Order: sequence, then C-alpha cells, then structure tokens
Amino acid sequence: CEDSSWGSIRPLMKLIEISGHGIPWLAGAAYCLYKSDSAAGQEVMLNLLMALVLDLILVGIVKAVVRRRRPAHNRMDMFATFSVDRYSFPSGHATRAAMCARFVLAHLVLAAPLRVLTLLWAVLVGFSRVLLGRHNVTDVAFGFGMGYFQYNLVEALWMSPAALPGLMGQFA
Ligand SMILES: CC(C)=CCC/C(C)=C/CC/C(C)=C/COP(=O)(O)O
Repeated sequence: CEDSSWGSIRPLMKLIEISGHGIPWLAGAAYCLYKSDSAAGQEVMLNLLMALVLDLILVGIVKAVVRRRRPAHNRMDMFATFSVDRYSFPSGHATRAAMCARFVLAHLVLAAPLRVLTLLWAVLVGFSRVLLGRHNVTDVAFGFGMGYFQYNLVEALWMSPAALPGLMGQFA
C-alpha cells in the first residue's frame, strides 16, 4: 500500500497489472485479427484470442474449486473483475503472462532484446501481484506453471487455416 516502505512503486505496479489484464489482451488480439491482411497473421491472432478465452475459463474453474481467499491486506481496487476473482488461487495474471509470453516468443519474430523484454515483463507481472498484495507467492508460482502448460494445450488445439474461412465468414 502507499504507506509502506515500497509504497511509492504502487502506481508502477498497477500499470504492470493493467498490462497483464484480460481486457487489453483480448481487445488487442481482436483488433490485430481484424486488421491483419494475411492468412498467417489471422491464424496467429485467432489462436491467441482462443488461448485468452481458454485461460479465462480454466482459471475461473480452478478459482471456483479451490476458493482460496486473497491476502487480508489486499485492497480490491482492480478494474473489471469476475465474481470468481475474489479468490486468489491461481493468479490469472500469472497464467496469462506465462502463456502469452510463450505464445509471443513462439509466433512473433522478435529481435533478441524484445525476447528478453517479453520474459522480463512476465516476471514483473508475477512480482507485481505479490507486491500489490493481490496474491500469495504460491498463487503466482502455480499460475506461472499453469500458464506454461496451457500454452502446450493451445498448441495441441491449434486451429489450422482450413478452419478459418468458415469462422471468418461468421463475422463477415
Ligand atoms: C470480454 C470479456 C468478458 C472480458 C473479460 C476480461 C476480464 C474481466 C478478465 C479478468 C481479469 C482479472 C481481473 C483477473 C484476475 O487476475 P488475478 O491475477 O488477480 O487472479
């Protein structure tokens, strides 16, 4: 919180929180899907969109089953949350950060500094969850592991270009 010895970095932590929130990721993936003019780009963005939805569903299920309360010192001042988000296990930001980092590293051609930045961002998202008081360390550690394996699931369920024309036709 603001009164603690590290209180001055709370605004920065909240900025990192927003960078890992579901809404900017979903909106960004949907926008890139809409704007993409190549079949390969559309394929990647569609699968990213599916991955983000899958992540919300799986995290929601685990939160609803485990029902671990958030730390008592957490202030519930996050924007746009679902009712299951009153529970803290696992951290949805951590699952998304791990899954999206793997996705970006596997599917976007990035220069080495950007690849390092992607990993650094995912780690910072994890730190910010604990520093903001939103989660226990175990919520974040499990979230990273879960997000890592969710990416394997996304690869296994990858939607091929053959499925695209039919799907895109639904939105045309
Ligand atoms: C279009 C639509 C229904 C978007 C929903 C996106 C949404 C509200 C995601 C929830 C993100 C969130 C606050 C997760 C909680 O993260 P924790 O790290 O605190 O578990």
